[in-house]
Amino acid sequence: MAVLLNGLRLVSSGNLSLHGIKSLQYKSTRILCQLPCKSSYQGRPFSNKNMTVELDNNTGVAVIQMKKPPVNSLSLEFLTEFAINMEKLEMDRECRGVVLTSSNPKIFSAGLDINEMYGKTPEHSGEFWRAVQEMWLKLYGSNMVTIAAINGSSPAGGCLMALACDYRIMADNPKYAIGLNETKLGIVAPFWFKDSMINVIGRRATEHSLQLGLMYSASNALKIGLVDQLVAQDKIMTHALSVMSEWLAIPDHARQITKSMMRKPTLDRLLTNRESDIQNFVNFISKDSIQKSLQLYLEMLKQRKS
Ligand SMILES: CCCCCCCCCC/C=C\CC(=O)SCCNC(=O)CCNC(=O)[C@H](O)C(C)(C)COP(=O)(O)OP(=O)(O)OC[C@H]1O[C@@H](n2cnc3c(N)ncnc32)[C@H](O)[C@@H]1OP(=O)(O)O
Repeated sequence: MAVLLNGLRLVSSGNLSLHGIKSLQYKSTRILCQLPCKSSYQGRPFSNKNMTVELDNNTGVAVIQMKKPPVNSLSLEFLTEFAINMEKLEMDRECRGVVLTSSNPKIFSAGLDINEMYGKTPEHSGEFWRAVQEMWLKLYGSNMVTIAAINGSSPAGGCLMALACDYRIMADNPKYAIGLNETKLGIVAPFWFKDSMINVIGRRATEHSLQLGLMYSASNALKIGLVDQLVAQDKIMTHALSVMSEWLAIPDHARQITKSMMRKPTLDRLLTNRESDIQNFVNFISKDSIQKSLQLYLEMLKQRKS
């Protein structure tokens, strides 16, 4: 529910924090800031080991720029930091939208850090998988508008992050690829990866894509609807911010309730099966045959370089 008070718009975000944390929070946003603001930019950067987060008080838009060398692989540490930052932004009354991007001009994210899945104890694997779940729950279940500015390649877990956003803009470069390529590594995308993709590109295209572990060039990703728009690399952030302002022109409460209506069943499915999903992951990843596949894949990645 939104009410006007002294030039401030108080927007109830209700209980749309969709993953178990029932938050009734009020976000105050100067109405003028739905339009381009003339006042000076007041960025507030915080937390910066694996990413920088900068919130523009004038627009209510935060930019999360992933910056974990060399390829933004999603390690346990990265995922934990990401979830904390999302939580902080979610609770910040001034933040209404997030643009997710990368400081690496060629790679959005290389997906899950394979080293976290290879040669680890079951306890570590379980902790890691819970962090992967948490990243997705925070992003897919966010009340904020989320836009992925995909300024480089984005396989597997990187593609999942983009799929969890509300809108995807990819740099128009034939060298960049995006997709859920898990089967190529001999592993299986879990049901909530699959659901995320179905919700974006539909069932038939997802089945084709997942079985073959397809990676799509930027133009093919646009054709199948895996991304919404292609934009020149140097325009991607400006464009993402301009799309964001269109989304933020919609009253928060109406957009958030609509988002919840669309996403809640998918979120609930993981929330209901969270522990068994972790157990499945640990059992699967501990198999000798899967460890062998991951070992070969890691070696292949290293050899590719030399
Ligand atoms: C019954 C059902 C039960 C359910 C069971 C669940 C099973 C698990 C499901 C797991 C789900 C998701 C999995 C993933 O996300 S796995 C990760 C998939 N990612 C990839 O395949 C990407 C691999 N990387 C690349 O293709 C390329 O590296 C790149 C990203 C395109 C970048 O290319 P580049 O030429 O710029 O850089 P490159 O020289 O290749 O790499 C630089 C160094 O980075 C290392 N590296 C790359 N990717 C990863 C990664 N994902 N994890 C860890 N390390 C990575 C690479 O080895 C190089 O290292 P070094 O410099 O040689 O030491």
